[in-house]
Amino acid sequence: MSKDTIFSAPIKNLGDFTFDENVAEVFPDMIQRSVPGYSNIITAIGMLANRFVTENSNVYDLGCSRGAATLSARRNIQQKNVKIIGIDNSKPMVERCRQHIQAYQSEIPVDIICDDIRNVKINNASMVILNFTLQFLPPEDRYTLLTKIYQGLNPNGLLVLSEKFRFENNKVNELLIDLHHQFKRANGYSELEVSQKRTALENVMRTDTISDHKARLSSIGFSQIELWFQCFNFGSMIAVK
Ligand SMILES: Nc1ncnc2c1ncn2[C@@H]1O[C@H](C[S@+](CC[C@H]([NH3+])C(=O)[O-])CC(=O)[O-])[C@@H](O)[C@H]1O
Ligand SMILES: O=C(O)C(=O)Cc1ccccc1
Repeated sequence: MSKDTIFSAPIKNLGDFTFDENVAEVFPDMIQRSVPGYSNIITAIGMLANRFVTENSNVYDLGCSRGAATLSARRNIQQKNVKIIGIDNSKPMVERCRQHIQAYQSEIPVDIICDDIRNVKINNASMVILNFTLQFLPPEDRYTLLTKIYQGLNPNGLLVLSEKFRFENNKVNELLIDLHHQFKRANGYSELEVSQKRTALENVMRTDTISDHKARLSSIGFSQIELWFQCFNFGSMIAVK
């Protein structure tokens, strides 16, 4: 697996973080070393897919990157006539995702689409996965996307929403960010890598609080809304239609 060294040397004009060729190449290593609980969440997505996916329905993985959540869901679905649709607007991610998925045998078809998740129709869904993707949408587009998801879900359909969070209380916010940085240092990132990536993410990742998320999901109409996992400023929620 290629190692993430993207921010290891000093960068003069640090631009905004994008999911380009370099990021796509090192992505599995980057996400594993950067997101506390990532593999646990991927495992749980499989467990939830096993329980919530119904026969003759669709599963959507929005912002699928290299397909980790799609594969976990697919391995665990036992229902007949299910289709998984993965969507990502990064071409380098989509290319690697298609290759990766091809390498595994399964009866369940997977369609990987290169497009913006704001353009794609959602219908007959028993499960929708937003695993660390909503945080990259402009904040003003989040309500519309979640409403579209709600409308495309079947009754009792499940949304899994994993995100980096912001916290209202400044002291708590700083503590959890600091613990996250300590986690990254423990995973081999240098102080420079941590700080350059933080700067690169500043404009592209505008985080919401857990209560922002809960209030928005509730106002859209989701009924059972719960945070099922949290580690520092990262976590994952479930919401049922
Ligand atoms: N508007 C958009 N339309 C489509 N894709 C988008 C958009 N904005 C961002 N993306 C895509 O969302 C993904 C976010 S990564 C998801 C990890 C994955 N879910 C995983 O379970 O491994 C999370 C992270 O890097 O922290 C990237 O592949 C972007 O190209
Ligand atoms: O690395 C970080 O600081 C993060 O917030 C997580 C992350 C992981 C992969 C791409 C972008 C952000």
